[in-house]
Amino acid sequence: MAADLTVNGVPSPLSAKVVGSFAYLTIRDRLPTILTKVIDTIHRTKNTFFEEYGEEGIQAEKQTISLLSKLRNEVQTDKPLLALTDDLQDTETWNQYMQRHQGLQGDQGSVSWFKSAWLYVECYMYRRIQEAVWLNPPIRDFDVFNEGKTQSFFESQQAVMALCTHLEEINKSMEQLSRSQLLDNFNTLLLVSLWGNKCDLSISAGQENSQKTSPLDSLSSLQPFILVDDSNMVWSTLISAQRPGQSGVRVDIVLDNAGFELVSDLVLADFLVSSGLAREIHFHGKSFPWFVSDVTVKDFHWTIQQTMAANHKWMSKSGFQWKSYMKEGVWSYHDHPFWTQPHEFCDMAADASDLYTRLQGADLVLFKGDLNYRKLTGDRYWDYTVSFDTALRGFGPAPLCSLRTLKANIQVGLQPGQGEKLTSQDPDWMTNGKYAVIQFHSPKSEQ
Ligand SMILES: O=P(O)(O)OC[C@H]1O[C@](O)(CO)[C@@H](O)[C@@H]1O
Ligand SMILES: [Mn+2]
Repeated sequence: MAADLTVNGVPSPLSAKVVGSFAYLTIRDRLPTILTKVIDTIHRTKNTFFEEYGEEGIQAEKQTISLLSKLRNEVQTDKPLLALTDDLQDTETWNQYMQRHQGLQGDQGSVSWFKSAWLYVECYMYRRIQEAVWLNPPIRDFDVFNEGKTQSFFESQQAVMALCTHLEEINKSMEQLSRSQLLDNFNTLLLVSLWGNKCDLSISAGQENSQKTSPLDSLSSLQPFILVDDSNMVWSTLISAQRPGQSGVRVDIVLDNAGFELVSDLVLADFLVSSGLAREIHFHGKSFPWFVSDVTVKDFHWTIQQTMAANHKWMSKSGFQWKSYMKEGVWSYHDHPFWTQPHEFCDMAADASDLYTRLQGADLVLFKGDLNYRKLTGDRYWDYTVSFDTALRGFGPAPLCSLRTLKANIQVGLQPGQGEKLTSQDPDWMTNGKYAVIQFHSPKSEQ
């Protein structure tokens, strides 16, 4: 992939200024579609707002829709990005970030939708949705994406049941498993969590996109679509981090989407604990509705609750187990404003040092999904063969692994010729969600 500009060896960020690029099509088509759906959702909830808040609820609905329609117009006409006007804890950070980008753009005009970094402006859109809702207190806590997320969970019921049944079978025979059987089970559940990332609602602009069949049946046929597979390094990291006399290590999972993907992450986390490989799991989620389907604290607890309430023996057993892991503190949920900011992760140590320090306490950090991959690599025009380590630009609080299906045109760490071959076979390979990577980095391997 050709970088249009490289400064000190670092290519420029992807941007919608490249007409016809995926970033361009996202800003031109997908973001306005997402905004239209949000407006429609708020409109359809009007009666509920009225029942709960009376006339004030109706006013809030009107005001929010008017702010969002204005936002859609700003996107479509490539207006300059505006400073945020609310009083949330991250408002100042966002406004400073805008100044920073303005500085980087120099005399090339204002920071705007089609001219600036795609990662930045796309994140900014979700923060503006949050602003629009927040500025209207009666409906402040309304999650404009909730409907889609719950629907996607219910549509994947068969797959969830199959997965929980599989988990029960493993847990039943856990004591008798040999090391290699343990490894096989680990690999299977890692793959389910990887492919669970196909089920996001942002790439489809909110169209349903759930897991309908058993996720376990398709794993071997999906194997050729894994472009980089570092799963053996993930396993050896887990094994070598074990300490005598201590049961297991700490694994952090930086979550992505609610629905089937979240269940696949919870099942992996359950296995890590019940096998004794991990003693503690820290989940990291978003503090407000983000990229259509990302997990918020409400989604997290709701999913556990729904799993418990299921009319299926092994599904509900799993739900109860997860609830007790949470209660005992074996599992914990954390959010941090940094996850809903536009920064590339190489900025984390400087811009969110508390979060960086927290991640340093993990023995392994799993980053789920495409957006996390974009942030890990800075969403830049790297050549395909640049190493993952190089693209991380010093980010490495702990050994880490990205589990990602490809939905944005950024990819590093490929073999020479691999990217070109894929382009000739399947021109949309970077964005059609058919391919995946398991990419590992350890800060130790750099010393
Ligand atoms: O849920 P995921 O895997 O992060 O995917 C979301 C992706 O979809 C997109 O919206 C596609 O443009 C990306 O911005 C984002 O990277
Ligand atoms: Mn997502």
